[in-house]
Amino acid sequence: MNNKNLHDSLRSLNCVQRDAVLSTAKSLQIVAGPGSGKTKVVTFTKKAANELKERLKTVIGPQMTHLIQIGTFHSICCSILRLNAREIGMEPNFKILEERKRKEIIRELLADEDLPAKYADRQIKIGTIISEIDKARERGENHIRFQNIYSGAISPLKVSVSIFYQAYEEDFGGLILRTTELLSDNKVNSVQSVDCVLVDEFQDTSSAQYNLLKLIMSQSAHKSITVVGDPDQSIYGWRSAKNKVFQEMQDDFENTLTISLEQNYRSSAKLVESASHVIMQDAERMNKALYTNNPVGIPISLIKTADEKKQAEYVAYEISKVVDYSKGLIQYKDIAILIRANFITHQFERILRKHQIPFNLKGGDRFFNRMEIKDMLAYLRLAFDPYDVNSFKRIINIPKRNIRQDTIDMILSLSMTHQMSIPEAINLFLNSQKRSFFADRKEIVKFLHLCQSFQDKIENKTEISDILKSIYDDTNYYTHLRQHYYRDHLGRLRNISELVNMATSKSDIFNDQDDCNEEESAEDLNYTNVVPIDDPLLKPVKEEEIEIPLSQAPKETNQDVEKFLAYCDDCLEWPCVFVVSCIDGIIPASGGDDNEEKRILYVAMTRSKFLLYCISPRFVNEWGELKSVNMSPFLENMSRDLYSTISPVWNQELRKMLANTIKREIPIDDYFLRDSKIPKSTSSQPTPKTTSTNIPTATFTFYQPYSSSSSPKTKITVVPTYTYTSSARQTSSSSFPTGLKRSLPCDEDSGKDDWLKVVVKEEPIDDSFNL
Ligand SMILES: Nc1ncnc2c1ncn2[C@@H]1O[C@H](COP(=O)(O)OP(=O)(O)OP(=O)(O)O)[C@@H](O)[C@H]1O
Repeated sequence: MNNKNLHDSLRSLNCVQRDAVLSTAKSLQIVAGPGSGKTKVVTFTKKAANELKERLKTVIGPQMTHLIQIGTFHSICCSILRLNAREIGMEPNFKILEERKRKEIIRELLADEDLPAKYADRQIKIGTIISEIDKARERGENHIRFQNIYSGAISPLKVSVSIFYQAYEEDFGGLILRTTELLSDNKVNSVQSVDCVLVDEFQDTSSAQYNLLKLIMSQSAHKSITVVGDPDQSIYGWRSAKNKVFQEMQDDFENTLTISLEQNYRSSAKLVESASHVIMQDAERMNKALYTNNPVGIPISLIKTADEKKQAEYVAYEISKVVDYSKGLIQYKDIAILIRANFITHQFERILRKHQIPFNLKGGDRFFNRMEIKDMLAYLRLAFDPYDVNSFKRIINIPKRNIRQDTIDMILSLSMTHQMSIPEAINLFLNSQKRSFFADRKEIVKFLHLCQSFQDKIENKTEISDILKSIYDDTNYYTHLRQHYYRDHLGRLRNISELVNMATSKSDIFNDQDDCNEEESAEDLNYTNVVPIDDPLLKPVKEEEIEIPLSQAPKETNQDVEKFLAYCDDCLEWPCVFVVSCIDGIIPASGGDDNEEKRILYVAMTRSKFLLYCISPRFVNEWGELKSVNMSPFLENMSRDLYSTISPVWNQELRKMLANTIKREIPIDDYFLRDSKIPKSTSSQPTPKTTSTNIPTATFTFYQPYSSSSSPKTKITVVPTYTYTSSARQTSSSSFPTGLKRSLPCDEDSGKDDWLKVVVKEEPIDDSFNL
């Protein structure tokens, strides 16, 4: 970075940010609240490092420069290990196991008779073992430590896991531990030359990663460490990240200097205050302030709707209103709907599509593209249409039945040759087999009975929702989910429950499903963002930061997290945010860590720059039954001036404040009539008339260029309730395009000359949406 660039960049920082960037402390913590410029400061440092890299290349050559590393913990560990693999008995070209491969290995281990049978509980699920191993790794426990800790454990699970952990090979999660092992033996000096370490998103550091950092730092006295993060945004508890890591660092590293970035540049003051109301409830919280010099803003909208469908409809209604009334300040791409649980997205997909509101769904598949939904519907389809070959192919081995491919092929071929339904073909196949006990016979017969029982239900006119429930129960689908998708099996379960809800409410499942195949271009930026609230939203680690070749990178590590990251753009702040389903059971999630749940809501709320809606339905559907729910307790007891229970009321004042907060140009107040000067007495249009009560009226053309929903030219009748010579009296209008009632005060100047100047202003109105 040349001096001028450096100077210019430094000038864009505030004093505290500048202190942070220029600090020479050996151990430095930059603790920064949301929207306080943390990314800006880090980017500054990263940019500096990258530019430094470029300059160094010309001075010390590319080879030496190569020693400067920027990457994730995993990618850096991977390169250290590749360089020194043999020191710890690994091959330098070691492979990192994909999720599928990990499962295969555990499956083999489960079948391995050589493992001590008395320990290895063969009933234990593969997903559970993998999850336990991952958790142990995040805590920094290798298999020896794990065994020591749990040697006297009563839990058969822990004992079994320790056996498998020992026998298990390397994978993505093992990289950190293996690197720690390598460095603790002092066999290699790959990190001795490292002078400075910078850690971003420090609150997400797992115990294993923190131990590694300490080890790196202990290797020489001249090293310095800078960490940047926000303990209030620590939401990775499930992988052993702790918000207390900041305190731990202060204890471990002498003279740690802490610089706090407390000024929020993102949001309005009301928004910062209402989010603070939530985070202050976190009992584990490290005390720190957050303030803003941004405009005061408006209260957040705490809206209660009758149910989840109404919630989605309300959001769609408000989105149209915001886009319309902000007069170009807010477009679809500036709006985000933050959704905590995957199964809730469905309502939004449906309703947004119905209202022709474009949207991008981030962080997961569309509802009908989800595996469990496709499985359920394939069973249903096959029951409706026994000739449906594709559905048969999909579910014949889901849940796993070990039916061989050649058997499946044979059934399909019989069905095709004899133009038979699948059940008929199965029957023919069973009868045509000479050997009465071929390997998969029992399973095929069971499958046939299942299909027939679902078909019978259809013939008996059983409700679709009940058939779906039978499919779920009779196929033992829960066990299948738990076994193969342990980490998110509950979420998937809720998706199935949502499917049952839809069937109960008689929505047209199949039509919806067809709709979902419409591909929407992710490149078109002008889309509403539908984003999961969970961790992925907040951590935009980019794919390119992971230096491991993609073919070697685990496909399903951290599942949704990685999936989201692949689609994530850099935008983690929006002028308008809807946090939906703010109900007890979702935020906080049942069984979640209460303090962490508060942080999740806090992070979601602080994504908004200006408009924030926290919406909670009063009733939700579970397995087709209505259940009463409460608003998230975290939103309760908020100071009355911080929230409103109605939608924001639009007027030019609001637009000005919005524009100032999001740093965009204030739109012209188009409600000033184009021909705002109306001749006082003229026979030409508009024509003031005198009514029987002596109130003059005028009719003129009113132009709304920003409006997308109404025709651009609309006739409006203004009935002033004053005579020409008086000023600033209330007027009223009829036939206003949106159908909303408005008051039309007359401009102060109106009576001063021969011209009547009418200013149309929006005033508080009764919201026409029926919540
Ligand atoms: N000194 C500054 N002057 C003006 N704007 C700033 C300054 N620092 C940051 N901003 C702006 O504030 C907004 C938030 O900054 P940034 O994204 O860096 O915050 P953050 O601390 O990373 O937030 P979070 O932790 O919530 O993701 C950005 O739009 C950024 O451009």
